[in-house]
This record gives sequence, structure tokens and C-alpha cells, in this order.
Amino acid sequence: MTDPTPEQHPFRGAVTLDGPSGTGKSSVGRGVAARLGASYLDTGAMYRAATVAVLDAGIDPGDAEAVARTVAAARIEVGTEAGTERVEVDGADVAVRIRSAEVTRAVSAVSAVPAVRRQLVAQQRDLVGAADAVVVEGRDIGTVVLPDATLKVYLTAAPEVRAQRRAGQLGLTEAAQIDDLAADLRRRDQYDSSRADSPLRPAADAVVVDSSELSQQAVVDRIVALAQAALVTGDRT
Ligand SMILES: Nc1ncnc2c1ncn2[C@@H]1O[C@H](COP(=O)(O)OP(=O)(O)OP(=O)(O)O)[C@@H](O)[C@H]1O
Ligand SMILES: Nc1ccn([C@H]2C[C@H](O)[C@@H](COP(=O)(O)O)O2)c(=O)n1
Repeated sequence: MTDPTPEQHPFRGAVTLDGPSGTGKSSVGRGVAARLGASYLDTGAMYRAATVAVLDAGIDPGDAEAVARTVAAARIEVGTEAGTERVEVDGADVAVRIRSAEVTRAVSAVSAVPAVRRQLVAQQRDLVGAADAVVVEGRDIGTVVLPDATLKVYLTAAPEVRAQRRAGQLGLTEAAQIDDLAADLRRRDQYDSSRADSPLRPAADAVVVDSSELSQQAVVDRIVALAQAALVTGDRT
């Protein structure tokens, strides 16, 4: 069966997509947003943009006070279209830079600073409030940012599967390179799930989807079906 088009049966509401690094949140989230005719917000890109501001200011990412001051003074802007990625810091395009190894190494420390989280969560809620229908991905979206979302999904996949997929994305084939990727994923998962403020964990009412043995398309299909079902259930209450 095909989905109803947005005109026939428009999806209205928010789908949250949380989970560890490399589980497919971005690729699946964009696919789900396109199918639902919804906006799309990548909150990880916002923490990465904040990290660019910190690195450019020459601040130690471990100096929480200086990090908070620097991020408060930065203008961080992200787009909400599923088909394009717009990420800017003080008007400069940083969409490519936010994916660099330097930023990836520092982002967990920056995103653990409570003042940074408060600032970006407020911005995330404003962006979501401006959209009728939205898919939002991150680590704390179902637990903290949007506790009343229409549908909450927690995406998982086995660490070795995630490392293989990331290697494919980066064109890496050597076993040692894949081991390094797996170690980096484990390091970030550990950091993100053990921080005091808004740790990575599934919301009590999240649907857990393990994508280890599912194609990307199958995961998108599953979440679109869950979103349509949640909308119908929500209409009845
Ligand atoms: N079910 C799947 N089957 C095969 N490959 C997948 C699947 N889901 C995602 N991928 C691939 O895995 C890689 C990582 O996906 P993606 O970048 O979307 O993950 P992520 O959770 O957003 O990562 P991060 O949290 O680090 O930003 C991409 O190359 C993507 O195409
Ligand atoms: N809602 C969010 C989103 C992201 N983060 C942190 C944790 C990640 O290590 C980092 C980068 O995210 P990614 O682009 O890999 O999804 O940002 C967070 O704490 N909360």
C-alpha cells in the first residue's frame, strides 16, 4: 500500500528520532520527513556548529565556562528542509566542516555543557514550533526537547554493523580503519549516555527499532507506518 500523499491525509505533529551514533538517524530521518511531507531538524548539526564556534575561538572544549560564553555569543542557524542541509555560524557556511574529525572529537564535550544545551534546546523548540509537521533527530529529543511528541522512535544497531556502514560511507576498507571507527562510536556512545545533563537513553514511551538487519528503506517504511498509526490514534483521543 502506498502512503497517503500529504494532501490526502497530511501528517501533523512531531516524530522524534533518538539513538546512538551511526544508527541511521540522519539518513532515515530525512527519508521519513520526505515521505510525510514534514520538516526535518538535525539537532546534532547544531551541537556540531556550536563546536565549530568553540574551536574557532581557540577555546578548550573542556573549559565549560568559556564554552558556554562562546556559544552564547555565536549565531547558530540550521535549515529545516529534508532535502538540503544548511548550517551556519555567524553567517558562515559550516555544513561540511561540522563533519570533520576535529569537530567529531570535540562535540561530546561541548554538548555536555548545561548552558549550551539550554540555549540550543530553546532554539530547537522555536524551530519545531514554526512547523506543522516535523521529524527531529538527536539524543534527548523524546526525553527532554519534545516530551509530548506524536511518535518517539529510539533507533539502535549493533556497534560492528554501525562501524561497517560508516566505513562504507567514508570509502574505508582496511580492518584497522574499521576498528578505529568502531572505537570512536563506542567512545561517543559512552560519553553521550553517561553525561549528567540529558543523557542518551530511550524515552519510556519510545518505540525501539533495531536496524541491524533491516535495510534503510525498511526502517523508513516502518517509521512512516508508525507515524501514520500514531496520528490516527492521536486523532481519536
Ligand atoms: N538500515 C540501514 N542499512 C544500511 N545502511 C544504513 C542503514 N541505516 C543507515 N545506514 C547508513 O549508515 C551510515 C550512518 O548513518 P547516519 O549518518 O544516518 O547515522 P546517524 O545516526 O545520523 O549518525 P550520527 O549520530 O553520527 O550523526 C550512513 O552511511 C547510512 O547511509
Ligand atoms: N540532541 C542532541 C544531538 C546531538 N548531541 C551530541 C552528541 C553527539 O556526539 C554530537 C553530534 O551528534 P551527531 O551529529 O553525531 O548526531 O552532538 C546531543 O548531545 N544532543
